Order: sequence, then structure tokens, then C-alpha cells
Amino acid sequence: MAAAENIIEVTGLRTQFGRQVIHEDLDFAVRRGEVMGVVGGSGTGKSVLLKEIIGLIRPAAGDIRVLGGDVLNDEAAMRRARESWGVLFQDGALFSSLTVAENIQVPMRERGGLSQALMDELALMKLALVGLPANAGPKFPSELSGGMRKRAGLARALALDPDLLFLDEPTAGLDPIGAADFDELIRNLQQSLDLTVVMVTHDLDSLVAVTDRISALVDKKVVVGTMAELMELDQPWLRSYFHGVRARQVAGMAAPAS
Ligand SMILES: Nc1ncnc2c1ncn2[C@@H]1O[C@H](COP(=O)(O)OP(=O)(O)OP(=O)(O)O)[C@@H](O)[C@H]1O
Repeated sequence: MAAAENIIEVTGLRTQFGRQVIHEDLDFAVRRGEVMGVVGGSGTGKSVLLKEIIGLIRPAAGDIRVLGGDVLNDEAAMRRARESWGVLFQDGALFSSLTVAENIQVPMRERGGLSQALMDELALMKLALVGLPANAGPKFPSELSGGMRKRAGLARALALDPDLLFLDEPTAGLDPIGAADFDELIRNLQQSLDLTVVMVTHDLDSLVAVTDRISALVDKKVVVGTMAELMELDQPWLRSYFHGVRARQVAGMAAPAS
């Protein structure tokens, strides 16, 4: 079998804020077409890792490649990469003064070259894609439920038909049923749109339902594997994270039928 292509490749990453070292010689890779979960204790630098990959924070050292391009040093590679991804950060981060449809059209406007009529049509398509009714388009974010706002944020992340989707705590703040529905939506979209997904989450149900592999941030580095593989490791944080009663229940539910 041919080796899977890495759509993201981070090597030798060092992140430091003042004297606080967050990542030290960290390697992280994501294969095209997989859903990679990112977990780790509070403050281990999960969100910062995402922000470094998308160019919002510059690391102290290391190499970051997206789609094979050196996004830290090559502006053209960064432009190409930026056009290839969509991002859903916590809370959906919608502009409260814009309607949902206008929010979805923000990335389209930034790219330019599309008529308003086409953008209106595209916004309707994106709403349908994430399971929102057409009448959500003219509403303001404050008029939607938390779950609907997340979906609207996802619709905006999908505005430019990305190959790559970054999700930071997508189910945070949702009730268990809302979170399970959102997990299912992500998995369905990943398959139907052939997306690669990088998802920071604390939610074990999401990890089981959505991810193919998991990167755990421990000791300033990444440990990567399937959930079953990580559960086997004798590392204190991983043990307490995966071996709690709740974790065992979730993992038991996920065990393949044999
Ligand atoms: N721009 C910044 N300047 C200074 N310190 C920062 C900055 N961004 C993050 N940090 C620090 O880096 C560390 C990692 O932050 P990050 O938000 O990535 O954590 P996290 O793993 O996502 O945690 P949590 O699960 O609590 O959200 C924290 O100690 C945070 O205070």
C-alpha cells in the first residue's frame, strides 16, 4: 500500500511565550482524508498548535507544511493553504451584526469575484449542507440556538469548499444530543465532501464518533495513535484521561463487533 499523503506536516516545533515553553521539538502530521482529534490537558497548547498551522501565531522554531508548501516562509504557499481550509473556532465566532447569510458570505467577499446573486445562492446551499433551514439565512446569530449557531459557523467554514477543516472544541456548550447530532454532521460532511479534519476536543464521545486517529499533547510533544493504541500507553495523563469509568464506557461502546 502506498504511504498516505500528509496534508499537514509539522516538524521540530517550538512554541514559547516569555519563559513558558509550550511545545518543544514537537512533530505532528495529518494524512489526507482522515479526521485527526487533538487532545491534551488544559494549557498544553492545542489551540495554539492550530493557530500556528493557520498562521495566526508564529512559532519560535520549526517547520510547518500544508499541502506540501512551507507556510512559515513562503507567502504563495500560505495563500494556497489559506484557500484550502475552513476554520470553526469556539462559539462559531460569527459577526453578531451580520445575518447568518452575510456571515457565510464573508469569506466569499474576501476572495472576491462573485456576484451578490451567486453568493446568495451559495449561502443557501451551505445552509442546507449543515442542516439549517433557508429561513435561518436572514436571521441574526442572536436569534439562533447554540446548536444552530455552531452549524452557521460550520457553514461559513465551508463557504469556499475547503479540503481541510479545523475545528476547535466544536461541541463545547452543546447538550449531549446536540453534540451527538453535530458529531454525525461532521462525519457525514467529511465523507461526502472528502474533507480532512483536525479537531481539538475534550469530548470523548466526539473522539469515538468522529476521529480516525488522535494526537495527544503530553510533555510538550505529540503522541499519536488510534484511541485503542493510546489507551494501551503507560503515560500518566493518557491513563487518567482514557481510563476513567466514563472513558471505558465510551470506548466499550466504540469497540468493533467481532
Ligand atoms: N498569544 C498568547 N500569548 C501568550 N500566551 C499564550 C498565548 N496564547 C496562548 N498562550 C498560553 O499558551 C498556553 C496554551 O494555550 P492554549 O490555548 O493552546 O491551550 P489549550 O491546550 O487549548 O487549553 P484549553 O484546553 O484549556 O483550551 C496557555 O498557557 C496560554 O495561556
